[in-house]
Amino acid sequence: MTTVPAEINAAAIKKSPTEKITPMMAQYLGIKEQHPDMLVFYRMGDFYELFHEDAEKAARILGITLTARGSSGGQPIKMCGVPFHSLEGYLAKLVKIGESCAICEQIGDPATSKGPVERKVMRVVTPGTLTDADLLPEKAERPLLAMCIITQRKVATAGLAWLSLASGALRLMEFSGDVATVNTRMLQELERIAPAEVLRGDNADLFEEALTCHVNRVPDWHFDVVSGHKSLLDQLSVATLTGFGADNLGAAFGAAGALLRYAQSTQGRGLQHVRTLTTETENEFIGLDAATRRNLELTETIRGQESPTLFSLLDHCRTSMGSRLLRHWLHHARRDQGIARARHAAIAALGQADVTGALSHTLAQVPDIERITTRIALLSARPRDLASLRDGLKQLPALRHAMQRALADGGLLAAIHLDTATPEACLDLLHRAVALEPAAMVRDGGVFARGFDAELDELRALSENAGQFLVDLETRERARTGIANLRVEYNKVHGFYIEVTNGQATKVPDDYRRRQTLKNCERYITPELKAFEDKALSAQDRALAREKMLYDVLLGDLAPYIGELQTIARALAQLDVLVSLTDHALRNNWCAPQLVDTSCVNIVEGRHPVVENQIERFIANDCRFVDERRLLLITGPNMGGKSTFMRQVALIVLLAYVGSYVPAASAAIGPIDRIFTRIGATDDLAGGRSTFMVEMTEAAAILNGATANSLVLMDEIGRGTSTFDGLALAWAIARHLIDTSRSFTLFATHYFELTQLPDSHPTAANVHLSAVEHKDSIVFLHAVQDGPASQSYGLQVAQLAGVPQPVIKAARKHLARLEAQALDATPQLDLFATPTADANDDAVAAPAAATVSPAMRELFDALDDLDPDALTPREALEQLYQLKRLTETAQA
Ligand SMILES: Nc1ncnc2c1ncn2[C@@H]1O[C@H](COP(=O)(O)OP(=O)(O)OP(=O)(O)O)[C@@H](O)[C@H]1O
Repeated sequence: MTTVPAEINAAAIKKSPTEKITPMMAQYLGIKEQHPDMLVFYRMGDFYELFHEDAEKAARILGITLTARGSSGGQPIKMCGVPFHSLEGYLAKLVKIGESCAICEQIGDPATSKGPVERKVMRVVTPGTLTDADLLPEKAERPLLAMCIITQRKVATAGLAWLSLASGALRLMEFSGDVATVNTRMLQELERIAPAEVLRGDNADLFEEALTCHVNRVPDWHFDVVSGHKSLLDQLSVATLTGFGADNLGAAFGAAGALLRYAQSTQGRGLQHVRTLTTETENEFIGLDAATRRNLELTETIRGQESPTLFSLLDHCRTSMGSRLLRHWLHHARRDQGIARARHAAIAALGQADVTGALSHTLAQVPDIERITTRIALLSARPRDLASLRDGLKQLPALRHAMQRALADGGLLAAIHLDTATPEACLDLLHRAVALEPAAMVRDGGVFARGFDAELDELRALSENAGQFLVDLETRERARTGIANLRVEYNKVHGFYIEVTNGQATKVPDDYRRRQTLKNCERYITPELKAFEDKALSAQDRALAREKMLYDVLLGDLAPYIGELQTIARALAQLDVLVSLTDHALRNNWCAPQLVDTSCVNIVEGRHPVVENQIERFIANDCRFVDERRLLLITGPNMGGKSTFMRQVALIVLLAYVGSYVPAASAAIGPIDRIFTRIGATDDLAGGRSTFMVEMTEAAAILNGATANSLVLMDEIGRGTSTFDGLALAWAIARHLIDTSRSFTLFATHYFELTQLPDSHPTAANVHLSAVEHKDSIVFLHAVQDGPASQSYGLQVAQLAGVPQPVIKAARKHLARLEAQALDATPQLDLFATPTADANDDAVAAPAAATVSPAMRELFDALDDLDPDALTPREALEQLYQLKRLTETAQA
């Protein structure tokens, strides 16, 4: 929180000695000086006003009217404003596009203030430090990340610290290497973490152009390693970080220090809900680079839409906590098979016990306990947060009861069962304190339940009993004065009064004092009514003030339960995801994958999880990789299903490690460290890279990073350049993957020449997607079969796509010509023939470099000389024997 020190006001005034600045403007300028990079919302009565450049910017972004008032330095002061009750909507719009805002409230009492009312910045809203329900997406995190790179003798160490303020999850990571490697890795980690806001040192030499989120520069000394380490110890109230596996970090401490300092300053208070730390290690997760996350459409389609994606398909979660956790799991599959196995076992148990319906039903009544807990910790929880927390906690016994049938000894469900015990003391406090349906805001009153606070009840009784008192008074006064139509009334401006019509004025007693004269009547007050008014009105005010005070105390009293509530929230989120995955597995006939120690991927009757839900009849396909079968060359017509098949294999492998069941009849999967994909061709115009450049950059990352435990998907590599260059590159890349990386690779290609690779490289095999021609058209069978495809059906597919007939005809003619030329130049026979020299000899193994032997030439000449129409049957038979001999010589 920022108060405006008097000296800053004075400084602002001193700045322009010749110019008169109003005291209020001086106050504003002082506040603005402390928040130069933010839009300052300055509270004036029922409005928040913005001035000068802030006003111009906000008016433009929010589409509100820009006005001008008074003058400052001879120029009119530009300003615009928003009503206080609609602030949240405007803030949401601003933070969505990366703006930060400082909300400055009136904290002084206007009645007693000399000069402008005292004001303070009570809240700073930045894209990465949101905790308000209105500003946050329900199903996604918006982390704040700080990065720090320390370079010593050409070795760079990158430290990352990131915090989801809304949940309190704090994570650290550190990695080192040469500068280029560290930068590449950093980009990958940023893709994975997807921060909403990044903090970096003022002078740090970090790439910024690659960041799409809001970047904040803070002084370099905020990243000091020693003080960062101390901040962490203080934050977590521990003497050592050994228990968090964070003993020997350096740069990450620096990042954590800057992160905590910034997060605290935006909240204006300590972060009492940040109580634990996770240190992520380099090899903890199955590596997915940015391209792979996109290509597999995990949480966003390639076109950037929210569905259909793996997440949109699987998210049957009934709580936002569950949805957020599922999203996290999909992006953070662990290499540790034990974790996935525990989830598989939990899904099996939930399915067998047939309890998903009951659990879903109850989970639907659970609110976002995780975020409510955070708001309790930050003292920003609203009354209705507390009421829904109370109602949500009441569901715990029902959830535990339903889980009971699925509990085995130990295991994940048992742990969840243990963690979801009702926090009795906390629930009791909420029950006693919070009204059944409290008002939205504390300032409206009516937040506390009856019986919670005797003084509040008394004050409420005073104002509530007013009605009866007034009825009694009216009866008494009518009797005393004999004025039958006398009325006792109340309005906000004039308070209580007795109204007498003009015709009865003579009957008014002496103790009546005139309060107001209207056209047809007079309004009076009596000493008795005045005394009552003072009591009733002050009782109402005092009741409101008491509720405010009690609310602050209540939030303080709930603080000790934060840890317990966080544990419950985490357990509920896990339960919700597991129920959601079980539900999907049951409804779609998915199976439990086997995670094994031997190096293999053996999927029987696999399906694509998303596509199988979009079409009527999906053809299931097997995929078998073992030590001696590591690269599958996939050929087949366009639209045949190559990409679908490749993606489905990757998704099944990923799902198995996420801990989900998979769309297959069975699946056995060995250790996997990374999944790489090189699919589709997109220009990166913004990044200044052509289609081919993107393709080769992605290929380079794969060739440099893939290991024998990696799964690699290569779709039509090389098609972005000329045929021969493309073919040569595709061929060399495939060979590298077979010989050097030894990864499990699905390699789809339209270069039929590559289908001879298995002849020279036994760990490669051909498979193809089949199709049959029907009249002039083509029917795709979508079945993966052994061996290479016989043809590509490109023209038939073009015809299907509606390319005009004359174009198809012309293409057909041209194709015939090309094929004839190709046969003349490099007989097709040779392309597919077994190489005659050492298979590893590049010159021979490369298809484009094939040569024709003299014996072959003799064979072709003999064939050329033949005129079948001129031969008698006997001569034909002789020629046949002759050709057979020539063939044998050629093969020898
Ligand atoms: N196994 C399958 N069963 C049923 N339909 C399928 C199957 N696989 C793919 N399809 C259907 O075929 C369409 C084309 O599939 P896909 O994009 O995988 O073909 P492709 O061979 O990669 O084509 P291209 O070479 O043109 O990229 C899909 O959109 C889907 O509707």
